[in-house]
Amino acid sequence: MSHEAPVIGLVEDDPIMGESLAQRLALEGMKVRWWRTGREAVTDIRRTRFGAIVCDIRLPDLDGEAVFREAVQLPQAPPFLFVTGHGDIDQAVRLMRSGAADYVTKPFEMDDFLMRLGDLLQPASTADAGLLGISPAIRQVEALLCRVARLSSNVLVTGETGTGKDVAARFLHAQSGRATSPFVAVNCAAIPADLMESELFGHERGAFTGAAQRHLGYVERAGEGTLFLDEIGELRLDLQAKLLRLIEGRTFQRVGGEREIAFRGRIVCATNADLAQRVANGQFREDLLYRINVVSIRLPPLREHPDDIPWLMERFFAEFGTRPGTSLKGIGALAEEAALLHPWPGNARELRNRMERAVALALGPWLMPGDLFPEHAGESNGASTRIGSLEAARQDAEKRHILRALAATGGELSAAARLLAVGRTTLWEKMRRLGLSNDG
Ligand SMILES: Nc1ncnc2c1ncn2[C@@H]1O[C@H](COP(=O)(O)OP(=O)(O)OP(=O)(O)O)[C@@H](O)[C@H]1O
Repeated sequence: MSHEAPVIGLVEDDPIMGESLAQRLALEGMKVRWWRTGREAVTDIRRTRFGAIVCDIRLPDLDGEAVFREAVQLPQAPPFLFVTGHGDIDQAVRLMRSGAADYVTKPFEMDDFLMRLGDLLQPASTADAGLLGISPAIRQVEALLCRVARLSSNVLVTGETGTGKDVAARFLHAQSGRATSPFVAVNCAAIPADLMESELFGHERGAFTGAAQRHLGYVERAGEGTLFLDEIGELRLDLQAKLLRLIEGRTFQRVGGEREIAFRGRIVCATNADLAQRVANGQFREDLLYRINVVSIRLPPLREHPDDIPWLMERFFAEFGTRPGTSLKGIGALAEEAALLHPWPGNARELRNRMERAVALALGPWLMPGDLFPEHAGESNGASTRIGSLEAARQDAEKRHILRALAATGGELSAAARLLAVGRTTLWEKMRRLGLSNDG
């Protein structure tokens, strides 16, 4: 990690407020880039890497929300700390639901502000926690991934299609000591069988007709990083034998080469197939299964953790809802309800695809059930046939809102309680009652 002072972007049109924040941040040893307008900020955020952005909501041109929505589209979007007036709290809460890191309300204590900003500048390992979801089931998966990340053991990620196995493997890599080395993903089902060996292990010049140059395979390109073998169940039996040798001997040969080359990377495999069944059918080597399956992590299907549906919707809305030409304000409550009733056979991928299409085609200001499920448009709403009690609906809504607050505060109970405007004990009690605490 770099030890240079972090660069903080400050979006503030008030000269007095801007001057005092800029001076104080500089005194604390940070570099500050100060913009008076949203447009200047957006242009600069695209060009430079910032440790965090401190952003006023009311600006003379674009408002802070527009700046944020532009920034979250960048591959390494900086965390946003919003500075709001009392009248903007609803908007600040909505922004946090869309992934903003924190907000302070004017007038604020400078020490409190600096503490919150300091939290955002922590190394990625802690700041990234909570990336996969907010439900207890996914937090458990995440905790396991974080624990395993520190080891070198081979990991097998299992789960139905679209559950996020690739996302989980990247998360594991990012949390590991290998994060600065490559993450090399190979889809074993997508590469033609006759090319697979040379794609995996590389080849020497002249190894076969057409091999005009030496070619480095995925295994070699992974270096000391992570080699992610997706859909491992599709690997041909002869290549399974070669992979076994790679794992056991930690060496490999390029096709047509004589030299043994050392392998220092880590192997993570993924499958949505039942590998034990494939072993029984003679399609998968049992010894290889034992080797790749030292630690096995199952990603649950989305229907088993519906608490993540609204969270994922917000995430995808932040990704797609801000493209030029869309004037959507947000996700309507009915769309959220309809999504909660859908079984999601394609899991997070289906949700992402539906959100992308819905955002592109929606006509109104709020995303509606018909935008998400056009195939059901005109049918009577499934929700009306399954009406639960008012109390159950209230509890559901309360539970989802608490989970969002906890996600927004990285699981920090006191901060979540502040956000929800209840006492810490009240929040704790509610979490126990709603089955959200581990010891409840
Ligand atoms: N936790 C998540 N947060 C955000 N996006 C997610 C999450 N999980 C999955 N996705 C998105 O859903 C899509 C499918 O995810 P991914 O490719 O990781 O699934 P998979 O289980 O590897 O699928 P397959 O079995 O088909 O290979 C991707 O576009 C991914 O970005």
